[in-house]
Amino acid sequence: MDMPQKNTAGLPFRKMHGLGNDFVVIDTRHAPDVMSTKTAKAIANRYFGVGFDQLVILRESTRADLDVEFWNSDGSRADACGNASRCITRLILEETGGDSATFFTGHEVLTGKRIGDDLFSVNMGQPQLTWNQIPLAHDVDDLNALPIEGTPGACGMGNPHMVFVVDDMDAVDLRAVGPDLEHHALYPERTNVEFIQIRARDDIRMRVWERGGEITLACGSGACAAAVVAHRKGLADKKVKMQLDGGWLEIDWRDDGVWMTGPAAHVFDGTLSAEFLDAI
Ligand SMILES: N[C@H](CCC[C@H](N)C(=O)O)C(=O)O
Repeated sequence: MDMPQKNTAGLPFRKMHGLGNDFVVIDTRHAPDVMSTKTAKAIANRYFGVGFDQLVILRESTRADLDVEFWNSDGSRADACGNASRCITRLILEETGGDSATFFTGHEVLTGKRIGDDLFSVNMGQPQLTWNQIPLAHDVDDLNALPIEGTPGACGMGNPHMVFVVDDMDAVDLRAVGPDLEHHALYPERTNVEFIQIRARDDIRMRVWERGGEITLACGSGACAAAVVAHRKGLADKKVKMQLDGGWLEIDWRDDGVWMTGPAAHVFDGTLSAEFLDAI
């Protein structure tokens, strides 16, 4: 008879954040790989677990410095996370002492660099701008004017986004509108939802409702998608500064991809106890 394995060692993790978008990072090169939807949800619980906006699993890679996996707090998976990508860049550069870091997100290999003490840039790759890559449920006339009240734009950054341009951010009740938009029928895999207010061609305010979570202080992939949509709508330059609830990012859509620059920080190192893991 198979006896359940008792976890005696506990599971080390590192807490990090980028603009207050917070992450639990588990390095499976040095810890057992116990991840499942159930485990992710238990660790996500801010009262009984640790709490995170995304869980980041690091693995040995054959194509980059690391393979990474992102999990949302509802236990679903995401193929991109911009703020965590800067944190991963930081971890890799601290480990290798090199100038640039590469990691495979399940979607593509991304490259990151250190720009200042706590400041990192990641090339998030080219946006997905066809309906089936985002993905949408069917083709639409114009990706920048979806047939949804408020005519949002659609863009993929490895994960799906729906971007509304509004005149007054304070008039948006994100908590009221977020869940229905996340589950809109046009997005078969659900979507992250961003609202932006254009203050100048290079200055944008943004708030986000994240797929599989809720309102977060910042969303790096969302900021990239929002900058792309704003530019394609003819409202903004290719290089913009974005103010999110948690702080500022710079987004620069260049020939080789959408570069996102902003801070990445360590918070603390901890261990999930064997008792906690066994109780999941
Ligand atoms: N916080 C992340 C986005 C997580 C995306 C996730 N909510 C999804 O696509 O399901 C970021 O900085 O890009």
